[in-house]
This record gives sequence, C-alpha cells and structure tokens, in this order.
Amino acid sequence: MEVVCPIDAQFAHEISLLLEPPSPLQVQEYFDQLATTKHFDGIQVKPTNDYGKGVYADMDFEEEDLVLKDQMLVGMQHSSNKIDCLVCGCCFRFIGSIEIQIGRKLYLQGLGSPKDDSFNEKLELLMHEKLELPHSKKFPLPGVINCPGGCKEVYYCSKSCAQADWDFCHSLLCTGEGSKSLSNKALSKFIQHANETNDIFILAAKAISCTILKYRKLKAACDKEKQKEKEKNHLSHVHNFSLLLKGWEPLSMGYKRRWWDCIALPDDVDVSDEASFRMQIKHLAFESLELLKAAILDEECLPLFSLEIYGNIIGMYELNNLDLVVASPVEDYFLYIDDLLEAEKKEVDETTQPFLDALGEHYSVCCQGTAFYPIQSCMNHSCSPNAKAFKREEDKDGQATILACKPITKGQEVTISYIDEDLELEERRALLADYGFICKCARCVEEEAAQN
Ligand SMILES: C[S@@+](CC[C@H](N)C(=O)[O-])C[C@H]1O[C@@H](n2cnc3c(N)ncnc32)[C@H](O)[C@@H]1O
Repeated sequence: MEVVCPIDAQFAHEISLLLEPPSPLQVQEYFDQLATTKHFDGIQVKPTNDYGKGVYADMDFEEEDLVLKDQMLVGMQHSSNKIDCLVCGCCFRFIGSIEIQIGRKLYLQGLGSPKDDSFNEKLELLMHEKLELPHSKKFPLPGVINCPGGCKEVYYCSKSCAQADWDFCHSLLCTGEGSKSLSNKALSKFIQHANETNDIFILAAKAISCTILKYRKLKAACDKEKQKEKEKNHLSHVHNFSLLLKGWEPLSMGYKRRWWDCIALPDDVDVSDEASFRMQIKHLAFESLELLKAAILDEECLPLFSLEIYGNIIGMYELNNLDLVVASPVEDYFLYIDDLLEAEKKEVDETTQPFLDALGEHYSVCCQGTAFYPIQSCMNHSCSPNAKAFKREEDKDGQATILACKPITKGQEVTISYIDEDLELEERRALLADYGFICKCARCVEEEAAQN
C-alpha cells in the first residue's frame, strides 16, 4: 500500500526547490567560501565534463602526500559501537582514560567475572579511575565533559565541543532536562525505533535538526535587522522559505536519491520481490519520520518533514557515506605493554593481563560510525584511483583523511575508489550498480575491450 504524507502534497513546490541540484555558480561560491573558512588549499571543487561535480588538484601531490583533511558536516557513532568506545559526540576523539575505556566496556558488556570477586572489585575501581594501570599515563586522553542538556547519552572532550554540538543539532535531539525538543518521551521513542531498525535515521534527524537550528539563527538575525529598521511587519512566508533554503545549503550540495530507490537489494531478497522490498523500506522511513515529527516538528520548517526530503537525506548518506573510523588508544596501550622488556613485562602483566583476557579478541574495537564529509563526498570514483581515505597514526579524530596513492599533477581530477578495486570487472560493476552508475574509467574501458 502506498504511503501518503500530506506535507509532500502541500509543499510540493518548496520540496522541488530544496532538492534541485545547485547550479555550477552556487557550487563554486559555496566551496570557495568553505575553502576560506576551513583553510584548505591544494584542491578545488568544480563541474566535471561527465558526471556532476568533482574534486581537482590545485597543486602537485607526491604519492602518500596529504591531499585533504575534511571536517564532517554531520556524523554519528553507530549505536552498537557506543558500548565499545567512549568518544566525543562532536569530534569523535576517544575521551576519559585508558582505565575508563577498558573498565566501561567490560562493565557494560557484563564481562566481569562471576567467580572472581577480586577481579570485579578491580573493575569497579578501574571504571571510577581509582585504579591506575601501569604506563597508562603515556596514552593521555581528554577528560569527559557532560552534555549541557543533562542527557547521559552523549559526552564530549571539551566545553567547546559540547557547546558546538549543542548549537549545531544536539539541543533538539537531547533527551535530558534541558532539551529543546517538543517532547522527550517522543524523542526517546524515535531513538529507540532507529536503534531497533536502522540507526541511519538518527543521522537524518541530525541533518534536519541542524537545518532547523541554522534557519532559526538566520531568522533571529533577520528579525533583529528588521527591528532596527523599525519595520513591524513579520517576514513573509516566501522570505522565511529563502532562509530555510540558506540553512539547507550545505546539504543541498550532496548527491541525492531517495533511500528506497537506491538502497542495494540484500542478497536474500529475490529480484522478483524487489518492488515489495522497496515499498517496505519506504514504509519504514515513513514510520520513523512520524516519530521524529512528534519529537521536533517545527511549523516554519514543514517541508523538511516531508517523506521526499527524509528519503533523500537518508539516500544521500547511503550514496556518499564514508565510514567514520577512529583507531582505539586501548590497542596502542596493549601493544606498548607487549613490547616492554621481559622482566618489566612480567610484573606489569600481572595487573594488565586479566583485563586483556576479559576483553578477549575484540579488545581494540575502533570507533565506528557514518558521516557526510562536504568535500570527500564530491570525489568521483575510479577503479584506478589516485587517492584513498586512510587514517595515519596522528589522525585521532573523526575528520576524513585523504592521501595521494599515486602522484597527482595540478589540474588532474582527484578520484577515490568506492569499492574494492582489486576485484574483477564484473564484480566491480555489480558493486557499483548500488551507486547507480556504470564506471567508464580508463581501466574499465580497457578491460572491457580486452574481453570482446
Ligand atoms: C559521492 S558522489 C560524487 C560527486 C558527484 N559527482 C556530485 O556531483 O555530487 C557519487 C555519484 O557521482 C557519480 N559518479 C561518481 N563516479 C562516477 C564514475 N566513475 N562514473 C560515473 N558516475 C560517477 C555517480 O552518480 C555517483 O552516484
């Protein structure tokens, strides 16, 4: 059965304006401004000859050179990863201490020992930083800052990160006493539904919240101006919509398709059932959107709550997402202990080994999530790419790091591979079909010609 969302019919014109791909001039202006505020140089975003926009080198890069550090626009740690890693809800750096990271994970996973009271006591001490592990000070982490709204779901590495996230989106999505949502109960229901079905809905909610908050900020500034001019008339509906468009601008730059149209067909779904599978996905998105509306609906931003926009935001993540990965300092810590000289290692192991044993093989799980990066998401695919997303030792937060994997000369397009490029032509094509295109890079053309 088709789902009907009245907002889609009521705001069809506004929705089409929000979803219109930006003109080359808008793209140019937006990325030029981003280059100035984020201080990146060496690359440019501009139209390609064949498929929308792309990223081009503005200087020469040697192999392994850093091409770009891209700060995410909206990102999230996967809900399932929150037990394993305590990270800043804004920059995704690990926080607390080695002791908190280990103690918290063991405690939350119930990995204490039912038979060993002395181990459990130590675990309790570790959790509360009353037991210091040997050499842990060599791996210092920023302290834990609570959410200003009082929820116990998100923590930060600094007051500035806490404030930045609050202003950016968390004030609407916080379940604490200071929340600016319409109802904490409705918000908790939305979050629970996302955690039980697909946590990509939380990312979409963040994208909508940050647009609403940006709109409110723009409107407040505009109202102030009007006040100054002693104009008593309220801003017209049309004017409000232009502010909403401005608030939406960063997301308008992302390549979009509706989630239910672009999501890959799972292996266990037969092609003959494709239409019904896509309809189920659409229903799921509708269910989630209704819960989100009960939590944060803003009457002045109604088009944002249409199913069309919701589906396109989620689709944008599906098509542009780069995994958010931050390596765990717990791994570095245990590697360091393992490398100690034999005599000292024996002594230290007495304290550390029981914890390592309790953690088991997953002792060093990374922070894992999904994020939208404004510039990396403009990079087109090649099966013979000249760049790759790769975190170096010093990259300790959620920014995307793009390194050259071949020399790149000024003017050349910077490309990455969306898939495992070591696969055969047919396998690569099958995977790229999920992104909705057939690759025509030089390697594909050559390999295809060789087959014929
Ligand atoms: C992450 S976006 C890349 C930026 C995109 N060109 C834009 O204008 O925003 C991915 C989309 O770009 C297009 N694309 C990327 N690489 C391509 C390629 N090698 N051949 C054809 N289309 C490609 C596809 O439409 C793909 O779904």
